[in-house]
Parts: sequence; C-alpha cells; structure tokens
Amino acid sequence: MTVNKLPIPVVVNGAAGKMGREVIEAVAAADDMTLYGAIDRNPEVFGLDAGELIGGEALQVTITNEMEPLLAAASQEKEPGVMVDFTHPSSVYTNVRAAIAYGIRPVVGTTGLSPKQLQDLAEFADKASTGCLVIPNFSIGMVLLQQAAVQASQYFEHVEIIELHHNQKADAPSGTALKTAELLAEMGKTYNPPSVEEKEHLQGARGSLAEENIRIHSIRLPGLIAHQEVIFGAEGQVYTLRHDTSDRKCYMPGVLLSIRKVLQLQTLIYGLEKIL
Ligand SMILES: NC(=O)C1=CN([C@@H]2O[C@H](COP(=O)(O)OP(=O)(O)OC[C@H]3O[C@@H](n4cnc5c(N)ncnc54)[C@H](OP(=O)(O)O)[C@@H]3O)[C@@H](O)[C@H]2O)C=CC1
Ligand SMILES: O=C(O)C1=N[C@H](C(=O)O)C[C@H](O)C1
Repeated sequence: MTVNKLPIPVVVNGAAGKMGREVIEAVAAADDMTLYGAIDRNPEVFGLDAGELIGGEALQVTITNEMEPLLAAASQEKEPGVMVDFTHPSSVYTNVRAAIAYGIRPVVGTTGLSPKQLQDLAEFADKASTGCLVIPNFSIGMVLLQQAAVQASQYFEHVEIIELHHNQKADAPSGTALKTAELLAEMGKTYNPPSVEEKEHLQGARGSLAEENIRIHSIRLPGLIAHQEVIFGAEGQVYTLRHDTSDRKCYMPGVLLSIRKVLQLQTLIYGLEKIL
C-alpha cells in the first residue's frame, strides 16, 4: 500500500517582494508543497490573500506581519515546516533565528548576512539540530559559472569580479559576488600580484577588496536584474565568464530543491553547489 506523504508546509517571508511573489507562485504549483503562511512588513498588503496578491486564485492564506505566531502555529503541524526568506539584510538574521527556535527550517535567499551572523546561525542550527540553507544564488547558471571560475583559477593569477544589479538592491557587493570570491580564495592562493604602485585618485575607483586580493566592482542601474562577470587576465589573453538573469523565475527550481533538501539536514549549509 502506498502512503501518500502530506505536503510540506511553506511560509514565505517577504511575500510581497519581487522574489516572494515568485516563490508563492512556485510553491502553490508544486504538488508536494502547500503555502502555509505569507509574511510581509508592507501594511498595504496586510489581510490580502497571497494568491490574489500575485494575480491568481485565492490560496486561503492571508498576508500578515506577525511572524512569531505564524511560526508557532507551523511548529504544531504534523509535517515539519520550512520558511523561505527573501526580505532584507536588516531583518534576515532575526527571522532565521526565530524560525530555528520554532523548529521551522529556513531556506534563506536574502543576502547581506555578515560572516559573524552566518557563523552564529550555523552554531544555533547545530545546537537545535535543525537544517538551514543559506543560498546566495539559486540559479544553476551561476553555480556553473562559479565552477568554471574555480577551474580557471588554477591557470590564471589575475582575476576581478564585476556584479551588476537593479538599483533597488540594498547590499553591495552582492552575496553572489562575495561567494564567488570565497570559492576562488579557497583555492589557496593570493591573486593579482601588483605590477605597479597604484594610487586611487577617486576613492573606490578600483572597487572593493575581498579575500586573497580579489576585487569586486558593483554597478547599480535601473534596467538591470542580476548579472555577473568574472574576468581572468594573463599576458595576451582575457577569459570572461558571464551570467545574466532575464527573469527571476530562473531561481525557482533552486528554491524548490532547497525546500525539499533542508528537511533532510541537521545543520546549516551555505551555497547551492553543496546540495546539487
Ligand atoms: N539568493 C538568490 O538567488 C536571490 C537573492 N535575492 C535577495 O533576496 C532579498 C530580497 O530581494 P527582492 O525580492 O528583490 O527584494 P524586494 O525589496 O522586492 O522584496 C523584499 C520584501 O520583503 C519585505 N520586507 C523587508 N523587511 C521585512 C521584514 N523585516 N519582514 C517581512 N518583510 C520584510 C519588503 O517590504 P518593503 O517593500 O516594505 O520593504 C518587500 O516586500 C535581497 O536580499 C536580494 O539580494 C534576490 C534574488 C535572488
Ligand atoms: O538582489 C538581487 O536581485 C539579487 N541578489 C542576490 C545577490 O546579492 O547575489 C542574488 C542575485 O544576484 C539577485
């Protein structure tokens, strides 16, 4: 006899945002998930149905800004719940701590967590034996770009990163660019040996300096969504890796995969590449 599993209850935090709306649609369409709750801080959407918010059929889920009571209710469900967070760098740490405290597994897309905050959350998740996924970029194309960059780093000593985003983005550099620099830094070498003594006549002209001397340049313009270049240089050649996002739907397969995977974890994992 086949026992039908109950759908995974999913809470979306940042429900009215650009990513939150996409997640509501993707979760509602997934056979093995159910939209359990929708949180946002924008008073204009309080009391609206999450399905109607995205222009679809009512999902019988009312948008609220009361995170803790919602997490408490989700913690009483038979099936373990998941909270997907696409909010803001200023709130993500508190949101994730609260979810773990209630035994709700966080899938975190929000960027801007400091290394110290990430470390704290990893310790908190460990102590609670609760899975947590922190994913700076949910698109498969970006994981492939990062893998190609790591491979190229074995042969190039010079590399810089340019990330380009819409001008509503709160944090810089992007979480993706930081993660890319970290992956390159893990190769155990310092990049960009100096060839001349440099002087910046305008502060910031050479971008920000990440680990192992990797420079990241951040561009913010209306018209952009999310784009990144990793540029390697050597005598007589330039090797450019580039990823472009043209629709936020590209993140949804990674988000749905993460919702399923986080239930199998007892610890915090940082990066989509670790669960593919
Ligand atoms: N990991 C990935 O693949 C991706 C990550 N991101 C990241 O996700 C985050 C959100 O991006 P995006 O959807 O574009 O941003 P938006 O500003 O469009 O959406 C954020 C939503 O969260 C709401 N919000 C802000 N603070 C809180 C809070 N404390 N509690 C509940 N809701 C809150 C905002 O309300 P209000 O409008 O009132 O501020 C808004 O509705 C960013 O950090 C971004 O970098 C984005 C794309 C992909
Ligand atoms: O704010 C965005 O839009 C994005 N943020 C993430 C980041 O900071 O890397 C992921 C993607 O670049 C889109």
